[in-house]
Amino acid sequence: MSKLERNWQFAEQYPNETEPQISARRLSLELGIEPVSRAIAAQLSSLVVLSGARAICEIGTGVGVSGLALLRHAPEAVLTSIEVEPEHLKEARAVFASAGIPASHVRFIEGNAQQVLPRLNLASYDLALLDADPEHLLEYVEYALTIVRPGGCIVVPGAFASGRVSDPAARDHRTQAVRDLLAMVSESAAIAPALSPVGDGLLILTRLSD
Ligand SMILES: C[S@@+](CC[C@H](N)C(=O)[O-])C[C@H]1O[C@@H](n2cnc3c(N)ncnc32)[C@H](O)[C@@H]1O
Repeated sequence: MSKLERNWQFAEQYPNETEPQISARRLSLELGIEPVSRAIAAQLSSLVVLSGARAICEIGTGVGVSGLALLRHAPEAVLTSIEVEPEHLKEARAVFASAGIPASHVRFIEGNAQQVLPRLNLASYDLALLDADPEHLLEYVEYALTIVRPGGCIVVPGAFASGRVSDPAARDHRTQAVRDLLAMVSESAAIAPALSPVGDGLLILTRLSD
């Protein structure tokens, strides 16, 4: 194992998680739903506190691993979480209830993000997490830029597309979608992008003031 790989593994194993997070992560893996990694979960928890986010939107509830992380240190925040699979949402509701998160702090929306996102209020979220359906990532980022307020941010895990983004031989649709997004945001005067090697790559896009 190289030094870089050891550092990465150390960072992934470093954060402590709460009992509800540990149980949700276990359930997620049992059901074959890939949760955000431990280090990404910790980044999400910190980002919410750092940015003072109160209104948070998430695409891809899964069973709630990322949602628990987003609300971990933000008892005042309200999470709107969009999920297309009713079975995942059913599990997520139970996970949030057993974690003691008041129902008033989570709004679950069952549906395809492509249909749901355009119905959300403009410029009314402080942070949006995009963790679903990577083939439509560019479209989700474009919508997310409209629902996030200036100064707010969009967070995209999986920005290395399982390590393929940096491999010039990889030309599949998902990898290309991430490359297109990275190119688009690096050229945009309206976005401050930051790409971190945590997990499978974490892209943070801050919407700059108009
Ligand atoms: C990678 S998992 C999300 C994991 C979750 N964020 C976590 O960390 O626990 C992706 C989820 O997105 C959902 N999904 C896939 N396509 C979707 C779409 N078009 N709209 C909404 N949800 C979608 C899947 O059913 C799955 O539950």
